[in-house]
Parts: sequence; structure tokens; C-alpha cells
Amino acid sequence: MTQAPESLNLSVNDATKKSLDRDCTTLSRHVLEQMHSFGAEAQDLSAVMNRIALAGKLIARRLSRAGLMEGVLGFSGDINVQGESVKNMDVYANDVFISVFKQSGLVCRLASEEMEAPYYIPENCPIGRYTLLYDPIDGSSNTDTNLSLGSIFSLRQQQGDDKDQTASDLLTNGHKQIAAGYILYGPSTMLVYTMGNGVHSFTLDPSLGEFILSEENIRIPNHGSVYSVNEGNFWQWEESMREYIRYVHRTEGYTARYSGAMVSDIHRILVQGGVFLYPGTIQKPEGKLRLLYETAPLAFVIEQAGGRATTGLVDILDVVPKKLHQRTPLIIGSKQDVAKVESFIQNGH
Ligand SMILES: O=C(COP(=O)(O)O)[C@@H](O)[C@H](O)[C@H](O)COP(=O)(O)O
Ligand SMILES: [Mg+2]
Ligand SMILES: [Mg+2]
Repeated sequence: MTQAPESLNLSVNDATKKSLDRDCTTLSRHVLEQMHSFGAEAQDLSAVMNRIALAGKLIARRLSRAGLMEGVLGFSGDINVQGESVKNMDVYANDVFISVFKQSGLVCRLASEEMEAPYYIPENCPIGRYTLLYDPIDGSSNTDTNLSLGSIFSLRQQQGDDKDQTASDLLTNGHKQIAAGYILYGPSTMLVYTMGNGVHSFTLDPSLGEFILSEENIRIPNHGSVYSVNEGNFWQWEESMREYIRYVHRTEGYTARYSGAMVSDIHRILVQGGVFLYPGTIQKPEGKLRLLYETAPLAFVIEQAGGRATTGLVDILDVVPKKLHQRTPLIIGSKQDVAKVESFIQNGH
């Protein structure tokens, strides 16, 4: 039998080892590495992230077969607390997050876009002290046309016992988030998260059923060519926002990208730079997006990657909400591009 040269053997083994190491860098292992500990808190956070990942896998599985199944596409017939028509996928994804945390001993309360008040899991409460805030499906208008969608999550420590079930301890600024991130349901399913120590992305490997590390410590470019905004709202904005858009139109080097799902638009900006805007309108100065489970978690991610997020006047992470479903305007992305928009809002140029 002919022996392979020693050097060839070595390089094959090295390559195999590298790919094995990569395949074993799962989300739960990564969280433990981030915490530099195998202690109880690290184990809990790793388990929480693992459950969020399970929710992402369940939602991704349903979306991948949506056109073949009854009752997945279309509207449920309900109107949610935001006054928006609810889609069947909104209902399913909302229930998925509740189901994965039941009997988990991890999360005591869940608050979402689709529920007027938080959902309490009393059996978890003596143990789990976390609250999960989430947008189960972001960009739901894309559901019926097989386009990208997202889920957004934010984890907070419960303060106090919340005996009266008003959840008033959630009405604090975004710096109180322990972890935040999103799942992007695109050509592949990705999970991006931060725990205050950089931003990391994972791709779902369907053959393993695991989220595997794609990129660690992602840094957003300081400037990018993309501006991402619904220009259909042009005449509803304040003049300063219209002036900014006129500036973009007059200036070389900008390109518009808008998918209808904020998670995918902001993911593009995280990777390639630029700015996403959802400003308030003259009629609705607070805009459309909700602070606790949309703008604050995305602000945490983008700031951790070296970018910025503001209402135009105040950093998103400094905003203290008065109510659970409070809305804020959002300008988020590369530092230079956000500063440019701010200068139009604050100085008119
Ligand atoms: O948060 C969003 C919508 O939230 P939702 O789907 O209701 O969770 C965004 O993804 C927007 O849908 C998106 O930016 C498009 O908004 P419009 O330009 O259609 O208002
Ligand atoms: Mg949303
Ligand atoms: Mg939603």
C-alpha cells in the first residue's frame, strides 16, 4: 500500500480539525466563552440563548414550508394592541417564544409586540429572574411574498417581585439590557447577538440543526453608501428630514435599499455600513417602531459593533419609556451617516 507523504497527511488533518472546531462553536458554547465562566449565571444565559435559538429554528422551519401548508400565510383576522392586522405567522411565532420558555426555569415574563400585557410564567418565577422582550415576526408584510423576515429579542433582569403584575420595572433605559439580538430568516437563517462584549453572528446549519459561529466581533464600517427609508412617507415628515433626503439625492455615492423588514435592512447596514431611518411624522412624531423590543435591542447591537442609534435628539439607549409599547423614531447605522442625519435634524443642514 502506498503511504501518503507526511506533509499531506498533516494538512488534511489540520483542515479537518479546523472545520471540526468551527462546527463545534455553537451558540451555547459561545455564550459560555463570552462569560469566561461555567458558573450558574453563565449556564442560565447559555440556556436562554439556546431556547431563543430553538424558537428561531421552529419559525424558520415553518417559513420554509409556508407555501405548502394550510394556515401559515395570510391574516388571522385579529387586530393587535398596536392597531395592526395580525398575520398567522405573528400568532404562531408569538406562541413559539412562549412555548420554548414554559417549564424552562429560565424566564419569568415575556413581553411582545403581539400581547397587550406581559405573559407570566409563574412556575419559572422562583428560579428564573429574566424577562424576554421580543418582536416575534418583524416585517410581517413580507410573509406572504416569500421575502426576508426577522425576530428581535432583548433580555432583562427582573427588578423586584412585580406582585401587582404591572411590569413597571421594565420602564428603564436600554443600558439595562443583558443581551439582545435578532434572527434573520433569509436565504439562510442567521442569529446575531450581543451580551455587551461585541456582536457575533451565527448561521443555522440545517444538517446539524445548530447555529454555528459565522463571524465574531463584527464591526460596522464608519460610513456606507446605503440609506434605507420608506420614501413613500416623504410628505408626512418634518421639513428637516425632507432636506436630508434631498441632500442624499443631490450627493454622489448614495444608494437606496429598503426591504420592508427592518431586521434585514439593518443587517445589511451592520455588514456593509450606511443608515436606516424610521423617522416620526408630523402626525405621529414618535414614528412606528417600538422601543423595548425593536429599537432598543437593535441599538444595543449596532452600538456594540461601533455604530450609533438615536431618535435624532437622544441616543436610543438613553430613552426611558413611559409605557410597554412606547414608540420612538429611529436613525441607526454607521457613525458618520447617523451624525449627518442628526445635523439635519438639529441644525437644519
Ligand atoms: O418593525 C417593522 C414592522 O414591524 P412588524 O412587522 O409590525 O413587527 C419594520 O420591519 C417595518 O415593517 C419595515 O421597516 C417597513 O415598514 P413600512 O415602511 O412598511 O412602514
Ligand atoms: Mg417589527
Ligand atoms: Mg412584529
